Amino acid sequence: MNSLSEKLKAKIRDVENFPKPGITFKDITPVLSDSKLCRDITEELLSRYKDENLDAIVGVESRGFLFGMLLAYELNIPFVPVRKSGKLPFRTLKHSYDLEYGSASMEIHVDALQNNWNVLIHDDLLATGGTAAAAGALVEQLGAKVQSFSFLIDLTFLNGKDVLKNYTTKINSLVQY
Ligand SMILES: O=P(O)(O)OC[C@H]1O[C@H](OP(=O)(O)OP(=O)(O)O)[C@H](O)[C@@H]1O
Ligand SMILES: Nc1ncnc2[nH]cnc12
Repeated sequence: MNSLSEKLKAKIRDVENFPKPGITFKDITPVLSDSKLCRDITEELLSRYKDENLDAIVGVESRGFLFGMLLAYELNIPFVPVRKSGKLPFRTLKHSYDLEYGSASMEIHVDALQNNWNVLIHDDLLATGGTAAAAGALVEQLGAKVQSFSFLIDLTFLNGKDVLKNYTTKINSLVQY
């Protein structure tokens, strides 16, 4: 039987030159179409984090919402979205950052986290780390603590983990390239 990492790698599709020339996009939509694999991923995340006394899962728009929400549901704790600027309707904090292919700003609702909460930040993919670091900055600005980062995919050649070490050393991914 293949390991979860091997099963995931078998489903993740490389799309060349998307969204810009020179970028090899890791497309997880074939993973999402495999319901058994989605269950296996959720169970793996649950076994990793069930004893970590997390208070909330922060999921990063948009692909971080998918397994972030499933994990929050399984742990029976709040799910908090970090979204691209202009999407969240209530009062927000904002943080700007650079992407592998552009730049962006992320926001969080000002009342989304309580002081001193231990938070896990989840996204589908770690590239340069700018997006996850922006989420980390927003979590800390609300007085909460980034206990862990969790990704499905780490593009290790972009060294995103180095950027995140300012927040926590607990940085996990299910597959690495
Ligand atoms: O580590 P970084 O270099 O910051 O890049 C990683 C981010 O880029 C992708 O999101 P994207 O901005 O493409 O948005 P989407 O999930 O809404 O498609 C990915 O889902 C991460 O959020
Ligand atoms: N190569 C990539 N594939 C998918 N999402 C990404 N986000 C940043 N870089 C990416």
